[in-house]
Amino acid sequence: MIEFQSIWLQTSCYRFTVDLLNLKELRRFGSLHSALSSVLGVFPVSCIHLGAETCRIKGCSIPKELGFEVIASPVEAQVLNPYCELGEEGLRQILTDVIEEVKQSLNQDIDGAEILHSLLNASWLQSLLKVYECLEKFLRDTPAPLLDCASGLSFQLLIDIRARPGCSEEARELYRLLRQPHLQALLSAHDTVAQRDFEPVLPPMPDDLPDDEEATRIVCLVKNKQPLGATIKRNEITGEISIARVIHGGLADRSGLLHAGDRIIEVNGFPVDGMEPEQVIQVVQARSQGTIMFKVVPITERPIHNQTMLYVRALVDYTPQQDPTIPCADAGMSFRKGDVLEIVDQTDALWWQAKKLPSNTACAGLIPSTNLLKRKQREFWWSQPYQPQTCTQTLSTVEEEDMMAIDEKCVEADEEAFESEELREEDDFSSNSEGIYLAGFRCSMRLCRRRSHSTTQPSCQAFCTSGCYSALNSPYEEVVRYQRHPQDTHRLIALLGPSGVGVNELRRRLIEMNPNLFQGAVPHTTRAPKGYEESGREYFFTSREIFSNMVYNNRFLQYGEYKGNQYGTSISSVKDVLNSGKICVVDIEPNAIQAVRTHELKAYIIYVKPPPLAHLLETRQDSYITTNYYVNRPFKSEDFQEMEEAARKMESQFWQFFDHVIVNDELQDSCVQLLSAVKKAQDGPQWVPASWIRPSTTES
Ligand SMILES: Nc1ncnc2c1ncn2[C@@H]1O[C@H](COP(=O)(O)OP(=O)(O)OP(=O)(O)O)[C@@H](O)[C@H]1O
Repeated sequence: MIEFQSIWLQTSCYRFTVDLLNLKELRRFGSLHSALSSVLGVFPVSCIHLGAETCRIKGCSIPKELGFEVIASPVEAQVLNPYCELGEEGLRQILTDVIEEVKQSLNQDIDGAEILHSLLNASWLQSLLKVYECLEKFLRDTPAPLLDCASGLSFQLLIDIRARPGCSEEARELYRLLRQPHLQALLSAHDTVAQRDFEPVLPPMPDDLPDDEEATRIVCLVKNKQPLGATIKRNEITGEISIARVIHGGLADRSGLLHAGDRIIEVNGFPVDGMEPEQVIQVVQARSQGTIMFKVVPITERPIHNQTMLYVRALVDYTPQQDPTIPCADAGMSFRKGDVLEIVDQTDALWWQAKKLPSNTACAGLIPSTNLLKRKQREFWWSQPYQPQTCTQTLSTVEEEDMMAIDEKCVEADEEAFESEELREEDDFSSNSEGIYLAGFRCSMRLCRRRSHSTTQPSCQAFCTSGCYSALNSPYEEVVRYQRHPQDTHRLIALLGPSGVGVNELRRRLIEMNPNLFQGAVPHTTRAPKGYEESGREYFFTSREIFSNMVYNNRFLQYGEYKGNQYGTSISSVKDVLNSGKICVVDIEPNAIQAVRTHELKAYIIYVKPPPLAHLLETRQDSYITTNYYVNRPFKSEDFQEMEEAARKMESQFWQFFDHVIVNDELQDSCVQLLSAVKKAQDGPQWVPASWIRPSTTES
């Protein structure tokens, strides 16, 4: 189907609009601007605007092959106001032109182009320009109000219409319109402007002010549904009430009249000295509408804080309503693991102010500072029953024990059929599909882990040290916005999910889709090569000594033992793929998360989540699972339950590290989602740990 679009051409004194046929065709000729300029070169085209109107240009024959044509021929060149070259919509047209230009820069990796584009595209900016243009127009026309009490007139009209029996449909519609609160508010605003009634009416100054009275300030805030956005505290010795903090972007903050440290003397005429803070709040809340009047003694020296913008990823969950220590639960902000927070105020050592991104609210919320959260975690940790006191226990080992438990159950269930369907040695980890060597398949440790990651394995400790990222260490991770430069190596794509969910299937399909772009990492093994295998293609065949040495030197992302042989994915084989210009796709176990989240690999972690049980039963009817002992046996309902249980555990411990989540329901859909996630990972801007971009900062 042909899409119709139109274009305005803005010259210094004429404006044309051209209907385009199939805009995509036109794009072949580069930018819209240059294509049209070349066609309509006779006119100095200064501005092009995509709009919805039709247009006609006479006598301009545009070659058909350009993909667009002029619909009709009568001349409709409109002479614009010579005093205002840009026309009434001039600014908006310039903006549209600039947006179009900036859009071209989006793919050219120009720093800040994306931010600029979203800023220029913001609907508020468009509205603001409309307002500006209206104001400009009226400034020239200098309009004067016809009457200064439009509200009164409207009110009178309402009464009259109501009083008339059997009035017309038009009158009833007018009645409905005039009763709209927005229209009434508009008329009221009109009257305020017409009457030039701009100043707030302040209460008169008392005559009998003593000479030594402290300088006070009367602050009137108009109350709406928003909270005041300030917390108060009481000095236990003097009984004085003062403002403890002003919430960034809240009502008090936006007024610019109340500040932390200001002493409150009166609220709505009530002296508050000696009151409990709760009583003061009651006085404030007693008046649900209208103005609240504060009499305050302003703080003499307001501390100057140079706030630096800080963005963090939350590595823990927080709910203010469950925190008895928060100064004001209503001012608190809850967050979940993985949320990105913009810290807007760190002046208080214990309570920061933050916004959750993406944020459409101006008002920040209170969150515990890093130090406070660590303290809370320590207290919580000490209050728990005894556990071995290494942080490796908190995540890595516990997680592995859980996984072990799942597998033990699996073995019990399968024991009967064990002999007949035993997993053969040949069914190990690599595969060759239509000449494409998918190195790394089944080498993902997903089989190995069941046997090899026992707690007795000595070298496992090496992993735990690098993987010691317990939330106890750092509840927040500083992040920065990062966009990969086209010349940089690709980000590693790491897939992760509970056993059987389809991680390998998705990885295999992705690589097969475009083996010139996607590749797995060639694993190392200590087993002997088979006749057809080549070192460096299916595996790097290596001796036990070298393998142990690599383990000792932390050279593996993950490794394990299977049928007496060692298998491992080395960091260098991942880097080899990345350095060759391809996108390396690996599947990992949770204990390798920290090993891939590095400045060098910049892993983008995609979590493959099982769909609900009913969908699993439906979609996996013809699928087969490979367990420790069986190759390709049909799924049983226990497999699905174990998968769900494993998924729950994985999510509760590692959700904060997932950059993207794919629910593997329909395989085809999941593949499409995976492809677009990978594209986003390589080309789109993302929040990444600050330590990746500023390697001097210690990685947490
Ligand atoms: N969305 C899906 N719909 C139907 N079958 C699927 C889907 N995703 C995967 N499968 C099938 O499920 C089976 C298990 O998938 P796969 O081997 O990829 O799991 P895995 O997550 O790698 O688990 P493990 O590491 O334990 O092998 C395979 O037969 C695969 O074809």
